[in-house]
Amino acid sequence: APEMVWKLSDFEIGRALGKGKFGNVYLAREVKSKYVVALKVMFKADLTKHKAVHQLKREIEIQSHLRHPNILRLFGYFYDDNRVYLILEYAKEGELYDKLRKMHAFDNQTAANYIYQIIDALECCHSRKVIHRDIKPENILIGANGDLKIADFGWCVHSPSSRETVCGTLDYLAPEMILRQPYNEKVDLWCLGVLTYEFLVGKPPFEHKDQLVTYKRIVNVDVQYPNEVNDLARSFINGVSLL
Ligand SMILES: COc1ccc(/C=N/Nc2[nH]nc(C)c2C(=O)Nc2cccc(NC(C)=O)c2)cc1
Repeated sequence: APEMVWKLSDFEIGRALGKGKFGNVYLAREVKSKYVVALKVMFKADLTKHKAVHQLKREIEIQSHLRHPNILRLFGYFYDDNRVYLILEYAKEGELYDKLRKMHAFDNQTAANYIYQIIDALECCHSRKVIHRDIKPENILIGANGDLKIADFGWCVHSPSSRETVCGTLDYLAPEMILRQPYNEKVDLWCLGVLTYEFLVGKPPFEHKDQLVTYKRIVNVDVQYPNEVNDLARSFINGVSLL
C-alpha cells in the first residue's frame, strides 16, 4: 500500500494508556476504518533535549519493517509543529511487567510459553541483523489472547500506577555491554536468560540496591537459584545466557 500520510484528525483519541518521560500513549481509533490503535505522542522539544531524535528515527525504521506476531507493529508515524506521533498496535492486556508483579512469579508452563514467544520474536529480529538490546518485562506487552508483543522504543514509559520510572535499570545489561566490549545479537540471549529467571523467581538474578554490586554480580555471572527453580530451568538459563 502506498505510504499513507496520516494526520491527527484521522483519529479519535481515547483514554491515556500510559504516561512517560518522552510522552504519553493514548488509545485511539482511526476514523474511517474504526481500527483501534495505540497512539504514542512525543514532544519534539523533549526528544531534542534528550538527544533522542536519531534513536527514534532508527527505531521507526526498524520497527516498521519487522512483521511478526510477537513484535508490536508500528503502522506509521506523523508529526506536527511540536509533536511526533507513532501509530502503534494496541495490545489489550498491557504490560507484562504489571502482570508479573501482580502474580509475583509465573509457573513453569506459563514461563515456558512466554519464553517460546520471545525466542520466536528474537529469531525474526536476528535474521534481519536487528539486535533488540532491551528485552525486559517493561518492554513486553500482552495482546488480547495472551500473546506477547515485544514493544521497544527504549523510552521509559510508566503507567499511571505508582511504579517510579525504571529508566535504565541495570539488571538486564549483559557483561560485554558493561565492559564496553564489542557486542552482537548474543546480548539478546543474555537478556533471555535474565528474563526467564525473573519469570520464575519474580525478580532479576543480579538485583541489588547498590548498583555497583549489581555490576559486579553481572560481570561475574554470580547467579543463585532459589529451590523453586528446577534443574531443567537452571540448565536452560545457564545455557542460553552463555551461548
Ligand atoms: C493502566 O492499565 C493499562 C492496561 C492496559 C494497557 C494497554 N496498553 N496497550 C498498549 N498497546 N500498545 C501500546 C504502545 C500500549 C502501551 O503503551 N501500554 C502501556 C503503556 C504504559 C503503561 C502501561 N501500563 C500497563 C499497566 O499496561 C501500558 C494500558 C494500561
